[in-house]
Amino acid sequence: MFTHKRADFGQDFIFGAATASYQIEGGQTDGRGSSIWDTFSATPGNVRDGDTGRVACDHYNRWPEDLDLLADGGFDAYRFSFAWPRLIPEGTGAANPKGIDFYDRLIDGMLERGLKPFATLYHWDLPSALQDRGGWMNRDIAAWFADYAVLVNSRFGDRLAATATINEPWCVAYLSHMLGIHAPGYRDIRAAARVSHNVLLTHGTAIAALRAEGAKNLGIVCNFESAQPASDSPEDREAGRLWDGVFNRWYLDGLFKGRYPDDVLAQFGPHMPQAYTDDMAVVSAPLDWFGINYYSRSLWAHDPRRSAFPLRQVEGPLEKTAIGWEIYPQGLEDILTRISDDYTKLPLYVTENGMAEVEGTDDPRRVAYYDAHLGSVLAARQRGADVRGYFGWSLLDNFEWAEGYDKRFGLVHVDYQTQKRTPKTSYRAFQTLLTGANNPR
Ligand SMILES: OC[C@H]1NNC[C@@H](O)[C@@H]1O
Repeated sequence: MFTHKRADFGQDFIFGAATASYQIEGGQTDGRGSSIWDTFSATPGNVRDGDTGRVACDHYNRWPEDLDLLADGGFDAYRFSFAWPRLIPEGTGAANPKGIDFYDRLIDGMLERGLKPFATLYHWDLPSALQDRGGWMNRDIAAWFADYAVLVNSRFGDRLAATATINEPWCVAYLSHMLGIHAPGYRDIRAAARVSHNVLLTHGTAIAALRAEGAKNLGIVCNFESAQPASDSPEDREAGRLWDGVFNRWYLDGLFKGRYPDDVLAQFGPHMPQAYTDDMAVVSAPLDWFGINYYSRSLWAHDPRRSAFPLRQVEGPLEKTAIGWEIYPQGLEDILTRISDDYTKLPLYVTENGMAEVEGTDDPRRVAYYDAHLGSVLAARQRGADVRGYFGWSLLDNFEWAEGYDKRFGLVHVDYQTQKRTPKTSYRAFQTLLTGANNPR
């Protein structure tokens, strides 16, 4: 079990578990529109084993059981995401009554179980109809998303404990438009530059629209890596710093300083949208809280073969999880204190942290992984970071994007043939931490 006690975090600290719509819902029915992940995963070669989110964890039908798992585990909150195409099938225009009904019942189910609903408006399942109109490369997405955000707020806002606009803008932009690993699968520096700005413009535009509606407890969730040089050479040190700019500082500087870092702008060069600087006041709209997703560190070396972003990742020597990410808890303490010291004194939430295993392992290291990272949260709080909560990723084994169902992050095992849920050792560790008992269901 964990070495920490619930009291170590203070009585107001929130513990939760997190999921995302496309990764768990399935339920491609009842008026749900197509998303870019439906088309991306249907395209051979994009997802391991040809897996798709067509069924996933069947959460669309099994959500009461999943909420019971959260309540029985003693969690205070549930971080979930709305599926834009389930609520507005074409992305703009008419809402889907059955989609609204689903989230009405889901949110009421949380409240009935004493679970605080921590909502994310966008966790990557863009309506395909909007991709047809240019998707994130079209600056109009800011208005499309703001209208969607206002709809969500009008129907559910009074019951939400917190609302994040977007999950992991780096993944929406760079991973999906520069590296092509996620939907829509572009490998285009010009697309990446424009989406790297449009995703934050969209966030800020939605914040303004939600503020006009009187919405409260608004934030955004960004993912961070401890970006380090692969060697002490000046070139590698510069490579580590540049990746820190690409992954971390682009979003921190944009959101909290109203400007993008010069070293990354220099790499994007002429590909940035015209007059983007006019948008920076919107991009850096004041927030009520900030979400940090953290998993690992990465090592970088100079790569002179590349004309832009001249760097390449180097495999590190530390113990790794099943998805190949080094176990580096210090990085969580470092990023939390860096954000608190250099960027914002807003309330911070660790909105995702966890480790992957493969089928059949119930990886004994997972309890130690969580224990060490919870220790980093305590250390960051000791150093002055106002960390208010921690969400384990994920409640359930689920569709891990390009890795399909092969990589399992769940506190609860899912047998995808039977949809049977089985709490893992790490679930029991949280249950003991949060309830003081180990209550086998
Ligand atoms: O890779 C693990 C997780 N990382 N953050 C976003 C989630 O959707 C992923 O499953």
